[in-house]
Amino acid sequence: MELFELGIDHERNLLPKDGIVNYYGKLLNIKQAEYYFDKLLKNTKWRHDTAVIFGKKIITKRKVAWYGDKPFEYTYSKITKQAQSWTKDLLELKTMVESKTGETFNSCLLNLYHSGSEGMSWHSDDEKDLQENGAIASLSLGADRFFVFKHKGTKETVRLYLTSGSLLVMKGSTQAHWLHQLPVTKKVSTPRINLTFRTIVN
Ligand SMILES: O=C(O)CCC(=O)C(=O)O
Ligand SMILES: [Fe+2]
Repeated sequence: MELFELGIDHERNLLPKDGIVNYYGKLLNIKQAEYYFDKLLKNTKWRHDTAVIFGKKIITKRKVAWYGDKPFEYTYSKITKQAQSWTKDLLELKTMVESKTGETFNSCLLNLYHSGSEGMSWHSDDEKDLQENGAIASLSLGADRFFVFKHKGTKETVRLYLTSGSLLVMKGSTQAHWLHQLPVTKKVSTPRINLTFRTIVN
């Protein structure tokens, strides 16, 4: 564990109200994070993400992949995707995330941001296929990036810095009351992979 990680209290709620966000700091050390980053970059079936916005189908620069216990169908941004079965690397990471958080997950969405010019705009992970108020665990690998929450009512924001190997958990009523985004930035030119472990209920 690195010195600056010693002060991290993963039981502290980073949101002032209406949800729970816990930051665990580094789940993986730098060597492990590099190892899994390289393996996932190479071995994942990456596809450009598609979304329907104002009735138009758009293709994002960001790439995604979807894995799970079963070939779950999962709909978000009005497009239905089918989960692929777990790889050895993903199962190892899932086990580490589960034992750290005490939660269980049956699926994982992976996002690949090739550089800081790619991000994800304001949204909540509140699709009907997801367990309501279920925990979502977010593991980051590669470039360090800011991550921001915005309250749907008051518009107050909470900004975090997600470093390589770090683990963040969103739970309780977070998705009902808060949006989140990964802002684009000119300061980052290297890639980042994010894994969000989730529970699908169909
Ligand atoms: O890349 C991230 O840190 C967040 C990704 C995200 O919010 C999502 O996949 O729903
Ligand atoms: Fe999200």
